[in-house]
Amino acid sequence: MHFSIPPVDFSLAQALQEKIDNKTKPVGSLGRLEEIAVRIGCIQHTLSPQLRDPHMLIFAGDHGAAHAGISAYPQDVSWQMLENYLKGGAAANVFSRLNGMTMLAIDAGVAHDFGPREGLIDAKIDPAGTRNYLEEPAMTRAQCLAAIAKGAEIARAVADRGCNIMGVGEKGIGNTGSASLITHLLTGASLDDCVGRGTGLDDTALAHKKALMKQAIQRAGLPADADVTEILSEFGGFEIAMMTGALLAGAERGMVLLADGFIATSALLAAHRIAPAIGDYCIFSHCSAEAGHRAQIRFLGGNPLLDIGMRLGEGTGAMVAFPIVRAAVAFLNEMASFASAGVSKHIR
Ligand SMILES: O=C(O)c1ccc[n+]([C@@H]2O[C@H](COP(=O)([O-])O)[C@@H](O)[C@H]2O)c1
Ligand SMILES: Cc1cc2nc[nH]c2cc1C
Repeated sequence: MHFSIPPVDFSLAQALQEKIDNKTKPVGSLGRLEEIAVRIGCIQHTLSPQLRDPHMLIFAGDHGAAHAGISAYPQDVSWQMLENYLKGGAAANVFSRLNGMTMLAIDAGVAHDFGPREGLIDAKIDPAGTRNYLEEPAMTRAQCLAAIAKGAEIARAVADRGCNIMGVGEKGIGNTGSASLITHLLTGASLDDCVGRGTGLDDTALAHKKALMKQAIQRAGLPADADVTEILSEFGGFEIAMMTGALLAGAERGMVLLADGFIATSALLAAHRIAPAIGDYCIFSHCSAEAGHRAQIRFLGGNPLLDIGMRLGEGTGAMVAFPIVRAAVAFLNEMASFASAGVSKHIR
């Protein structure tokens, strides 16, 4: 596993800000749109960046631990929701259609036989989903590496089509548990702060989930310096490992990356541990209502665009924030300057 991700060269930032300050508007008045425009200009190393063929990659996987009562919903919802995607009826379908993003649905290891299906990418690492990390590692190291490689392969294929802005999202009953364990180990935040209500656990069920997560950490007994593949193998979902590979390959290809919710950001944490420069390529779309997302974003030094109580997953936060990103690039390219419009620049 090797990814070569150079830090973004921010040497154009000043020239981009000068271009922005010459637009027909008071200095600074487009707020964070200006910051996004500068970042994207630097990622693409141009004063006139373009967003081409935006993609959302939605990875789905099942979790052996789901049967232990860590989710408000039964595991079957994972495959049933994939069927819903294939019919175009999920929130992710609606928002990706609305905003002109291509959505790919990828089966990373859902415990269901879909057969060959148009519109579904079969990338199953294990047809039964992961093992129960309360009792044994969720996957083997070989499976973890295969999942990372598969996610990277899919993102590279998307880049080859000309896409230069991509988000990853997910679907998998129980996957907030995995994301909590990964977040705890990669950020050092307390387990208590990383475990949340997911799909909507009540107080009693949340207390039970926290006890189980503690048990999982004790069972694995990872050393303090455990590497990221060990952590993902112990606790990961296949969809989390695949998102990790997709994000790494996306940054390697110089894509703008849209970070989504709690589970997708756990994959970003893993990618960041492998290649810290990936953070330069990211735009943090939203802060999920899931406990622990804020700590993840703080650890990564992000500043989410939206904080509107969403906690659905499926890439929906990134999809809802995408028009803001598009607006940033559009104003940079299309707004008149003071000189071209003949508007007085200086305050009297
Ligand atoms: O993206 C988020 O921040 C988010 C927060 C809570 C839940 N989810 C979604 O809900 C599922 C996981 O929740 P749970 O309770 O089953 O662990 C999974 O399919 C995620 O897409 C997603
Ligand atoms: C219905 C449903 C849809 C979802 N989408 C992502 N996670 C989900 C969880 C549930 C329960």
